[in-house]
Amino acid sequence: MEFDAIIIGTGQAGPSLAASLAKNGYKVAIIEKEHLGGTCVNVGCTPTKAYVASARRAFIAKNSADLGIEVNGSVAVNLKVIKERKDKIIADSRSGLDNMLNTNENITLIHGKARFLDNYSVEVNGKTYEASKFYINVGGKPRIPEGFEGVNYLTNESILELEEIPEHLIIVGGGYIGLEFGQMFRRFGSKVTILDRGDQLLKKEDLEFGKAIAEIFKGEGIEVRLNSDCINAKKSGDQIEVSINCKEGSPTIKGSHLLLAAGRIPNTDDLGLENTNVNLDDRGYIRVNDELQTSVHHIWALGDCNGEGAFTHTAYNDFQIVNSHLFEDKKRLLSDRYTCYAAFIDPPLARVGMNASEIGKAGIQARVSSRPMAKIARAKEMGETQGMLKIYIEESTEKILGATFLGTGADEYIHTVIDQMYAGQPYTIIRDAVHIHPTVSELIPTMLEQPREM
Ligand SMILES: Cc1cc2nc3c(=O)[nH]c(=O)nc-3n(C[C@H](O)[C@H](O)[C@H](O)COP(=O)(O)OP(=O)(O)OC[C@H]3O[C@@H](n4cnc5c(N)ncnc54)[C@H](O)[C@@H]3O)c2cc1C
Ligand SMILES: NC(=O)c1ccc[n+]([C@@H]2O[C@H](COP(=O)([O-])OP(=O)(O)OC[C@H]3O[C@@H](n4cnc5c(N)ncnc54)[C@H](O)[C@@H]3O)[C@@H](O)[C@H]2O)c1
Repeated sequence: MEFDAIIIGTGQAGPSLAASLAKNGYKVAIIEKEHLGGTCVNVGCTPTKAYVASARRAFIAKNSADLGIEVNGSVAVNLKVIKERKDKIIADSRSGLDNMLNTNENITLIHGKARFLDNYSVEVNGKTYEASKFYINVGGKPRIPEGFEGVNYLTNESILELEEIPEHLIIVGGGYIGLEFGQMFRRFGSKVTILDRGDQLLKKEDLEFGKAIAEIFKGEGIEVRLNSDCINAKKSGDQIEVSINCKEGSPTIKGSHLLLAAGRIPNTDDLGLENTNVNLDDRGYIRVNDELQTSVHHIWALGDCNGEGAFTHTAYNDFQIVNSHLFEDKKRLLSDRYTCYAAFIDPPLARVGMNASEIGKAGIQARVSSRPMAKIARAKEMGETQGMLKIYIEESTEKILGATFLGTGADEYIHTVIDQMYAGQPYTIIRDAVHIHPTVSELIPTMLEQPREM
């Protein structure tokens, strides 16, 4: 065989795996059809969190009079500069990866789109490459609902190329992407309308969190329309008109720009997998076992394309799982991973493990500890009292089942709970820990003093 291993995609798992395989003497090819670094680096986490930071600065500049800070004169948002800063951060990341992949004598970087010809070969730019092992790390792309093809819609990719702030941004989808872009562009100065067909924002969270976020967004002047199924869109002069199936509100809405944030689908539809024995599920995700091996013993699938996580940290952990079975103690397994993530709205929502509705559905006897941010000294001092913290504890084991935190800094102190869950210890360990004053996390031991019935 020409290569010991071929990796398809340079997202969050591929490059680290290439480096590890190469270090262990494998001859590796890594194939990328677009930009090195994949979604997170180019059109996902990195650019959006850079924009979120600019949006927060704008918001603080405009909204600090209650803390005694007055801005005399207007606060201007320069999207061109914001974009240039983002482009620079991305370029630095890409060039680091380029350097890493191009200077390793055991790694061959191939630019082009890979397609499987059979279980042992792929074709790129008309050339065939063979290997004894394959690692698929192809990620995903935005789902474009039918009915929107005829208009000049934006996705998470094209919206990051804008240099002028949209006058009125309509967003289809109230998930992570819709909310992060919605709040950010509102803070940049756009009028923003978020439409979702469901009855709450962030449908995977408990209703009370969806409701709290809707209130926070409305407070910033964002229009949130729920139970609003967006059917199609058409051009109307220089505007875009979206038709909505809804019981309340107008059945049409016009705006200057339309962002489709209606979910993501895996990049498995044009990978030639029909020429292999790799099994997909009915949504196109590659089926994998606990070690991320597909139905073909020498092909593995990592990251968003296996449907087992949709985050950078889960894609990277997929690399760690595969690497553990290749070169380490073989102890890492997919089933050992707790779901955890944050929506980087302001205040952020952070989540680990189960929430109340999942615990209810599973019939687990549990108790809950909770605290509104308004009762936390540090939040009051900061003038950022929106949100609440909730931790769920299994009655029989006293172990933490999960937590949802909505509040300033929640994306950081959720790790107190995450680490405790991985330690496999009862909640009483955090309850009896001494945390630093004044922090939000100092209230986590206090709130755990008296868990109550759910
Ligand atoms: C707007 C947005 C914001 C996000 N924010 C966060 C966040 O804050 N935190 C977080 O954890 N996650 C976030 N995510 C999710 C995160 O970006 C993804 O989960 C992560 O990038 C998945 O990594 P991956 O390795 O599976 O694939 P990707 O990063 O998508 O990489 C796959 C690569 O494979 C390449 N490829 C695909 N098909 C082929 C082919 N046939 N041949 C060759 N190359 C191919 C692609 O070009 C791409 O470069 C965000 C996503 C979006 C869209
Ligand atoms: N902070 C983060 O970690 C982060 C940030 C952004 C994206 N992501 C990743 O990207 C993925 C996709 O995010 P997303 O927000 O696009 O998807 P999502 O599935 O989270 O939300 C899509 C929303 O669109 C709604 N919707 C779909 N079609 C509709 C229609 N025709 N009319 C009205 N509403 C409609 C759905 O009801 C749903 O609430 C996430 O799963 C996540 O993994 C992560």
